[in-house]
Amino acid sequence: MIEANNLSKSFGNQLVFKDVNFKINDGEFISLVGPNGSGKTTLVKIIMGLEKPTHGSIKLAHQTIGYVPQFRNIDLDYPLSIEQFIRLNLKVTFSPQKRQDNNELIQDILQKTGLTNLKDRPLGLASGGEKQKAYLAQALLNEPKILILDESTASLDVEVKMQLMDLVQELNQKYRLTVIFITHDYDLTKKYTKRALLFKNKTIEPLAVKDISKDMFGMEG
Ligand SMILES: Nc1ncnc2c1ncn2[C@@H]1O[C@H](COP(=O)(O)OP(=O)(O)OP(=O)(O)O)[C@@H](O)[C@H]1O
Repeated sequence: MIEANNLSKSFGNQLVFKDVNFKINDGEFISLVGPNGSGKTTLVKIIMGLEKPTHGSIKLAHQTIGYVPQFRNIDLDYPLSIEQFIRLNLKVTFSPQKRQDNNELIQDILQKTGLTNLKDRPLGLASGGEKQKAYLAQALLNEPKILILDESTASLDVEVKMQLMDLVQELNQKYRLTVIFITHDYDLTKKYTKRALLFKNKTIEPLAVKDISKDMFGMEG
């Protein structure tokens, strides 16, 4: 479980959020919604230990976190295949047993993410959805308990977005992976998550997704 107690964060004299309290349960699929600049990425950085709270605390058991970034374009002549790209997150080892274990882990993750038949494709020539699956596969390599999707579907077309989200939903359900989905997408929030943390007016409010409306995704004004 992730638990925020009276959590506040400022950068200099700019307050991002103040006195926030919420819980995220193990195995939950939760979205973080709110306007640009409302603090979603900042909260995720605090959860990942990359930023410190200004006041209050965030509690979480010691567990591995996987992070899937927003789609980035990759040059056509990027030199690595999909499998080689995923392997970048592996520790280099010269132990035959560990190499064998790593190979099994990679094959398992390729299979879970539907990339087995595409593993030798140069990443630069992969489609947007395939690239995003490769990022997901790389994030799964350390067998995380928490997966953070940082607007990972933003520049994909609708059908490909759904495929990626279906895959994440399957991982969430089969392996009880906690999924934290930062998004500006109303439809995906409604379809895939049951609860949201709404970032608004320098606070963060837990909400049932049925109470979410489109205007909550708007620009900070
Ligand atoms: N390292 C930093 N130093 C100073 N200000 C920062 C820093 N990181 C974030 N901020 C500011 O904190 C506020 C919250 O930013 P954050 O990136 O968390 O918002 P967000 O909700 O993720 O936005 P978006 O939806 O646009 O990605 C913004 O005003 C941003 O400029």
